[in-house]
Amino acid sequence: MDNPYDYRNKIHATYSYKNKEIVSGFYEEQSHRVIPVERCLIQSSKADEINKTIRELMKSFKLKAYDEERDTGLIRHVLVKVGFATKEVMVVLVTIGPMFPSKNNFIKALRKKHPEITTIIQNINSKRTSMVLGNREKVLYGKGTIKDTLCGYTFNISSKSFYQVNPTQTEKLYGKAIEMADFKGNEVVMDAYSGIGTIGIILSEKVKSVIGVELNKDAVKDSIKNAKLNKVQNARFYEGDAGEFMLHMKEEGQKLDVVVMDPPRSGSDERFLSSLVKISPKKVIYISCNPITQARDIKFLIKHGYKVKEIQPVDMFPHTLHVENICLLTKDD
Ligand SMILES: C[S@@+](CC[C@H](N)C(=O)[O-])C[C@H]1O[C@@H](n2cnc3c(N)ncnc32)[C@H](O)[C@@H]1O
Repeated sequence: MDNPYDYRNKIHATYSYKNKEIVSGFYEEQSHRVIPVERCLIQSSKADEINKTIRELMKSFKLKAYDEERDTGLIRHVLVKVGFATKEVMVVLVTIGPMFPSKNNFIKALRKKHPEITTIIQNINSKRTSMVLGNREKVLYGKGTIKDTLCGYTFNISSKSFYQVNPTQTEKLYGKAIEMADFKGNEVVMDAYSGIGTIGIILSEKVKSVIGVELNKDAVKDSIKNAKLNKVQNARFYEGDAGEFMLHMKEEGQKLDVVVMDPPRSGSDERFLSSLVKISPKKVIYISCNPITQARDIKFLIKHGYKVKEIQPVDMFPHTLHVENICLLTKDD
């Protein structure tokens, strides 16, 4: 990455106390102790400024941060998402319950200090859990989603949907994946683990049709909206487990020419991979943020007749241990 700073567009801060002062930051590794962070150089500076304001406002509105040991307080986490191209900003206030004293005045004061915030959501997470977001949400201001653009297409992003955290490098990642696929125009392509539909929508102009599958229902709704928003008519997105969906496709005798798969860190599973090898697409583009599970899955594909043709790591997470990796696998007739 040319300028490997300020790149993260999704910033999650946990709220707690240190020396009786409200702090926000990250959990210490393998623990729930919060390390206060005022500025993190790899994430959008806008989010650090917003968190500073929220800490100050909490003090003046006498709102408490959550105390995990005593199970008391109000604000557990704040999630900020920034559309780098559109400059739209989403703030998600994660609270322990639905009550939010002085909510309207708090929101007003936050927006006054940060007019760049385009939507504010209250997410309710009452469980004793490491998960940041709970199931219930109330939109307190704006539309409840933000937009961003990637490779000339516009995408709606909701609070719970996955969206790549480094948009600058994502354009390079998708560009390289599309180059590796070397589409001729008549392919039926599967976008497996499709998130909000970014990959499928961006490559749709180069192929006959796209079938996307994604487990998170909010992300699927976003992808359907995103296809419409970009006037893409040859891409369909379905909600479901990718493995089950693939098995179903195999049983129905459906054909696929290319599979682009981008599973979570845990990788894919045998149900998906064994159905894939039976459907037998000529090309598989496997994008992964975890080379360990990717290598495991690639071994399975090699065992079933695929060959690795090209591998290209992408610097998606500078200054961290993580790397994104694209692998092109092909199968001869
Ligand atoms: C690394 S993200 C990739 C999303 C998208 N391709 C992109 O580039 O933004 C992985 C996605 O897989 C979804 N997912 C996780 N488990 C799944 C499953 N079993 N079946 C389908 N989708 C799943 C997640 O919700 C997430 O949206």
